[in-house]
Amino acid sequence: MKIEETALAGVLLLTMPRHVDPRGHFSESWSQPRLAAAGIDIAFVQDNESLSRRAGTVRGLHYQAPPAAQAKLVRVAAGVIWDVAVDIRRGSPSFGRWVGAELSAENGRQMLIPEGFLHGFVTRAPDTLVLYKCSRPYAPECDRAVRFDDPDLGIDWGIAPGRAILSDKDAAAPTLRDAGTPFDWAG
Ligand SMILES: Cc1cn([C@H]2C[C@H](O)[C@@H](COP(=O)(O)OP(=O)(O)O[C@H]3O[C@H](C)C(=O)[C@H](O)[C@H]3O)O2)c(=O)[nH]c1=O
Repeated sequence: MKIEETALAGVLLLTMPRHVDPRGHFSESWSQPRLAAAGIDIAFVQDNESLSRRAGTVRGLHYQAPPAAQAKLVRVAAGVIWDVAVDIRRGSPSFGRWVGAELSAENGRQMLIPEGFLHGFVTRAPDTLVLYKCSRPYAPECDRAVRFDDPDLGIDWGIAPGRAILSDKDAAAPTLRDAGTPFDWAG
């Protein structure tokens, strides 16, 4: 397993070994013992999948507030995304900073996003299927959103903001400045 650090401590890019043969490939897309052996010991409890029909679909920026805060492990089963995580832990040296990476069915890269971070992605291909593990179950009462084009965050999505395909919820999301954050940096 390849582990790449990012500019945000705790946000990692993981690539699992692929066994390629003339039929295609096989990969253990997730192994709790393999991750634990690498010091990544997160008990995931829920698998999510989202299918986005059109390129340019933006889902996010989302998080669940405590006591339902989620760590996530994101991968792409079909298509391509630009995956983004934003540190929103009050007092963190990287508060308000973001990292992005291209995850695709082709490159097999996964992004590990700890609690205390916003998560969002934009699809770069039609019919993109995103699969991700969550460390706590869905809690609608704790579900929060921050606008993807928040000027204070300055995220480069690679698309013109006006061309993003958004849910009504995401189109109406507040800025981080207006929404605030429930997370404090643990140091
Ligand atoms: C997240 C979630 C949603 N739902 C239901 C609620 C709605 O009826 C429907 C669509 O939900 P939503 O529009 O919030 O889905 P996305 O916009 O893809 O949200 C996700 O996108 C970003 C990228 C994330 O990281 C979050 O996991 C998640 O917020 O699924 C559930 O039943 N369980 C769930 O865990």
